[in-house]
Amino acid sequence: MFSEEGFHPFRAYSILKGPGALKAFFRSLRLPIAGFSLVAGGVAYVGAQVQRASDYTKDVFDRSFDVVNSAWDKTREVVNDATSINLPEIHMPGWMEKILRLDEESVENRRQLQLRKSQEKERQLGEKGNESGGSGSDDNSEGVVVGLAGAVASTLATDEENDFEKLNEEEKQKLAQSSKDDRMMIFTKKMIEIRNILHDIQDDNSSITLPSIVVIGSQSSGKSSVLEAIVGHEFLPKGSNMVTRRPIELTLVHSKETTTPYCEFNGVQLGHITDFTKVQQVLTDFNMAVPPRQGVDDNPIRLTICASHIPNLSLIDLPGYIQIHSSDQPADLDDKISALCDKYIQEPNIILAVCAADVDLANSTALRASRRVDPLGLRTIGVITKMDLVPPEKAVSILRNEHYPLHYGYIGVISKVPPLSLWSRNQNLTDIVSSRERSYFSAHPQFHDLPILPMLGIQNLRKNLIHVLEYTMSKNLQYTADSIRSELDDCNYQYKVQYNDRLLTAESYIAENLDVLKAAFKELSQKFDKNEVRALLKEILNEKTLDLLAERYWMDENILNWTKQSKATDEHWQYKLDSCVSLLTRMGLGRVSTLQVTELLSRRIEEIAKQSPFGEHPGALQYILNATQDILRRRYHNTSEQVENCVKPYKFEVEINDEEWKVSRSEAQSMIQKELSMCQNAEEKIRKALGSKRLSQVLEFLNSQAKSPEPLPVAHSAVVLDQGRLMQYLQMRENILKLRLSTMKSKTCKSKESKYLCPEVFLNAVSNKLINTAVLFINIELLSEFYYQFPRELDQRLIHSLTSEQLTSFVDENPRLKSQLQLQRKKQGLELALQKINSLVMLERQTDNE
Ligand SMILES: Nc1nc2c(ncn2[C@@H]2O[C@H](COP(=O)(O)OP(=O)(O)OP(=O)(O)O)[C@@H](O)[C@H]2O)c(=O)[nH]1
Repeated sequence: MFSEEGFHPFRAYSILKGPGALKAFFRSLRLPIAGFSLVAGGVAYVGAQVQRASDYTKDVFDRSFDVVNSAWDKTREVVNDATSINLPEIHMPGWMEKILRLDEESVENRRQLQLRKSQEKERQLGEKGNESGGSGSDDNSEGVVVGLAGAVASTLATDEENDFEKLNEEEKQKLAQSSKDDRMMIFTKKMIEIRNILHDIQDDNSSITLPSIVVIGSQSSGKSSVLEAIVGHEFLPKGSNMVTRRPIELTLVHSKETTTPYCEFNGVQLGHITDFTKVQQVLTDFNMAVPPRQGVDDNPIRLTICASHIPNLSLIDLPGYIQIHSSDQPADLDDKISALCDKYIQEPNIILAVCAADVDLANSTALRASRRVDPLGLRTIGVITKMDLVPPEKAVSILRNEHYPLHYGYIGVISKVPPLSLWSRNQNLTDIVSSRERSYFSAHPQFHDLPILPMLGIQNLRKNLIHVLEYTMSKNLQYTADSIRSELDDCNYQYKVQYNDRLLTAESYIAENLDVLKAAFKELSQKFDKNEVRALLKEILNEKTLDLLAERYWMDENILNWTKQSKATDEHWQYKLDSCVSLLTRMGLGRVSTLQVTELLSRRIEEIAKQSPFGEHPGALQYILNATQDILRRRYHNTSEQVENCVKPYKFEVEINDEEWKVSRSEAQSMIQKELSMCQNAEEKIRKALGSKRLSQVLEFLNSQAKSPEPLPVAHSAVVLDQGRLMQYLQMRENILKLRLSTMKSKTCKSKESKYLCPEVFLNAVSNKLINTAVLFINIELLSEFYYQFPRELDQRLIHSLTSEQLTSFVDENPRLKSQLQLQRKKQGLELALQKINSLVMLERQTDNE
């Protein structure tokens, strides 16, 4: 289907050249004047037909004019050579215009036109049957015109049946061509899809490359202008300060349904951008982010443009070869750019070597680079820009280049984007550039030579690129399919060995881990119940009670003789206890207890989350902790207020029954016993640190110092003396605690009536009342709610609400998971690419068999 011989990039020209038999006719008959009469007759006939012709026949009429013009030229040549008659140079007005316009029609338009014609033809055939119908039918103008052109070449054979047969044959050829064009378009689109799939999954080990067109050229040679003229929009970075610093991999997608063209930066979450000025800005920002001292960066920017007016193409714009260095550029910038271009111009890529017409081709860096990797010029297309800047004769001679012959030849363009004052951004730049090219080329007869025509203009370049890319892709089809298959085999093997073919997705991985976390959370909720909260609050209130006792009682000088001398009604001690109760009940238990419980719960959740597989994912861990904090924060005020409101009555009165007194008495003893043990432990530490002997000396010194009216000579260091003073304090505290302990155990503290003599017991009883109330509300308002909401909040945050970037960054946090998912993605991508390319291979085989 895409055999090399079958491909001719300049099809339009071949249509125009069709009646080559004219030459034979005139040469053999040597009847040039008669020949011209026939042609003129033909024109008259065509004119008559055209009057009745519909729109599309006008197109055919234009072509006939071209044939006639060419016949007239030939006639003039022969007559002027052979006779003394000097025939004038007459051309149908604007014939050049017509040829170029004809050449510019998109494949699409032409196909539709041809399809309409063939449908029309079939309808007529049906109507006429075998009748040798008149060629003068209104709807049959094109057939008549083409037939007439043929008739001119074959001594005006007017047999209508022959004309009809011929018409039929041409229609068939056109239809075949049109369906071939269709196939080609789908083929390229599919190949570009495959290329994008592979691009997304390829790593350093991948060796599959699908052909792209790589644009190289010197700085300011016109690369960007050519690309923009092909795309039809101005979107590339502009400026004198080497603005292309990274490769721009451009995928053009032809999409009939797309009414508003849009761009998408692959791998960057910017969505569909319809404003090409914004695209230009983003590209400029990306490029300028490469510091001048670095020069260029190999990391490509990938941009896809989707529109109904663009062909399916895959193009790569590269930094231009340096002409003039600026002071802030690295000394090895030339080498860096060369290396970057060399990396891209390798097989199977097609090289678009852009050279300005006003620079000698012998000095073209682009051609030199392409010759290094493609010495026979088999995959290089030469583009000569700035054709308007050299005299037309010189421009034409550059296109006919014989010094650097290229298989696909050279195409000359005038791709300069006109100033915005002459057009609007809504217009198609390709049309504007082509129209300016047309005016220029038609104004200079040097370009009117028929073989030169297909070598001119951005439209011809565009068509050639489409065909060359299609051809190159199809040539590499089987090889590409084999490479994909082989890479998939490797990938499958690796996946089996490393992951036992177990399929995983980031979502399923999160869901599995969430189950593990939820199980641990359930266990925690069973453990972290009212008892745990009670124990926590007991500890807090014991601390508070001990502080109050120390501050209000144990520092009191009367403490040692207190219970012996005092009565239960002694006002001094009554006031002390009442103030302690007041401080305890007004300590802000709602806030303190809720805060302590929420902090402890957060710590426990953090522990279980860290022990779960989420421990390897700092990001996910943070989501879990945030979920915890958010729920607790939402519950905090309610809980704290409820607790505070419910302990309010204790601020005014605390009633204790006998049983509560009994329990408190025992608990208070334990509390004081614990304090006593701590005190004794601290003494033991000092004793160990100083040694018993030294300690006695220090204590003796401190005692005698306290008694002596004169300061004694200091015999110990300040640290040792501090330790001695601490020891004195602890011993005093020990004595008090022992005394209080024995009082609590004695009859004095047996009943609740002696509460003023046993403040430790009463304060403990008050704490218990406060704790019970707080625990009740903390359990209802905080714990139950938290235990209900937390698993749901996790589902919401980790399963339902993660964006794809969050999922990706989640996966990236775990190197093992990341490499498994990468391999899996590669495997799936290769499977899809193989499936697509296999169907293309089959399609090609079928087409070849037809
Ligand atoms: N007269 C004329 N000027 C052109 C033509 N093509 C491009 N130019 C001008 O040449 C200059 C450079 O063109 P660009 O398209 O920016 O060249 P480039 O190769 O992309 O430049 P760098 O990105 O700097 O390497 C611009 O001022 C263009 O307007 C042309 O066909 N004719």
